[in-house]
Amino acid sequence: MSPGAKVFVYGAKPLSLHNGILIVAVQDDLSRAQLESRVRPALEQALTTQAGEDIRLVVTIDPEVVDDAPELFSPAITVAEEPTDIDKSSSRFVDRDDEIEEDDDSLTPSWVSRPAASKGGPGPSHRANIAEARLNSRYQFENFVIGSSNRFAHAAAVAAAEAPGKAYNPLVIHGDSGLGKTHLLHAIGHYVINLYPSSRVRYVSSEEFVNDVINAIGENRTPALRRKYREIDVLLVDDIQFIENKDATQEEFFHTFNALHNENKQIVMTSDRPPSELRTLEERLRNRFSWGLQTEMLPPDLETRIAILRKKAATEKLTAPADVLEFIASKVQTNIRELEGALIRATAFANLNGTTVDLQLAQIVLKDLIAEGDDPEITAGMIMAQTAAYSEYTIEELCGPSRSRNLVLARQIAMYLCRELTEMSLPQIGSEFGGRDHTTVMHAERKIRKLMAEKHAVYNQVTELTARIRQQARQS
Ligand SMILES: Nc1ncnc2c1ncn2[C@@H]1O[C@H](COP(=O)(O)OP(=O)(O)OP(=O)(O)O)[C@@H](O)[C@H]1O
Repeated sequence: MSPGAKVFVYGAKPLSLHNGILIVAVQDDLSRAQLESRVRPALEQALTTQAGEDIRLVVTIDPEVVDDAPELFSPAITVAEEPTDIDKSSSRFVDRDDEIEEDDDSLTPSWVSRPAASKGGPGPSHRANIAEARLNSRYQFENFVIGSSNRFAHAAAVAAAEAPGKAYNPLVIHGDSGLGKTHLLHAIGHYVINLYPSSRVRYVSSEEFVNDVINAIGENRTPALRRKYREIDVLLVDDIQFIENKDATQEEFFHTFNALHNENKQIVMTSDRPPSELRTLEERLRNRFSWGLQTEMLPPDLETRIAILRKKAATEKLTAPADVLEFIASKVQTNIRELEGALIRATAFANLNGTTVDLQLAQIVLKDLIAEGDDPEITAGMIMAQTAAYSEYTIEELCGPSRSRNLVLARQIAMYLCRELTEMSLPQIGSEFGGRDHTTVMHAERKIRKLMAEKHAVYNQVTELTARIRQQARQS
């Protein structure tokens, strides 16, 4: 390496080495350009030789990096671990044995661990922090399967969590629906709280942010709103594309962004598109989003899909042989949520029938669930219309306030199907069903998933409805 090149190495600070990606911060654009063009090949080769595995260098800018010491290769490099009213008894949705309450205590999502409710494990302040941050405990780095489609996004997420406000700020993770963006966002939050227990982390969906802004403006509470979003260390914003066309929200978000960024607080956002394609987003926001790093998540390859199913089966204690996992992975190619849904249906069916899943059973069960590639899009409207026709409730009732037990079951099945068959987010589904909270949709999803494995009637209703919805979609 030339002496000139060494100057740039000395100005660099390693942030993390994870999965073959070494993330290094430099002070400015010039240093980054030099490091990337002049030093990268030699450095990558030297590191690869030393580490015995392929090491790729990623350079990020951090104006705070102290340009005084040859810190590269110092022990500061951290290696992350792999990381009731009218009851229509004529309804098909009769579920006498099961108490279904839409807003009972179980509505509080299980992942919002309340300090008093948890036993063992991390201390109360840690749990309180996770609840405060609104993090889903199922979404951690440990249960995120890494493949070529998400390797870089995962490494960037780990780096942002290890050095909040320093590695990439903001970090934007974009990609199609169901590819794991939300999972990574929550995983960042968990990891930050583990590493820095006193840090204030907050996960928010863009819809929630929009509602918060609208309510705050309507109720003259903007100062309180500002405090809420600015007194945090790591802000995780999901599905940022929803603030497109929302002027007041963009204005508020712009100021929140600036306030946090100025104080080196970490901002991580997800989007279904790269920010440059968020056409109606104000230029000044698009510009800021490009300050840090944008990383794309792609559909996983077959091997990764099989590994995801294996992990899912293990964590959810679902038993399915390898050929079934391979069959499902070969059929469901683009959306990981659909992939998981197929496994849940096959194992639920086997469970109900007191048998184990085999390939033949999986093929039969999944015939109607799996789209034929060129299937037309399924909408919430179709799901509601079919559910209404099948259940003998009206769409107004499905979206209305009544909580009669069978109506609640019908509503929950419709919500479950929206989650499984459409790309709508939890808040979007909640809003379609009469402006319900996203936690209600989350609860419905969990509830139906459980009931399908326990009750023939529910399994059959969901299966029959799915077939009808798919048929309507094909005809329209
Ligand atoms: N690499 C992965 N390893 C394990 N599970 C994964 C992986 N990627 C996605 N999943 C799982 O797939 C499901 C869908 O992922 P997630 O909700 O994060 O997608 P998304 O990209 O945020 O979608 P949307 O844009 O619709 O919100 C989740 O249950 C998540 O845990």
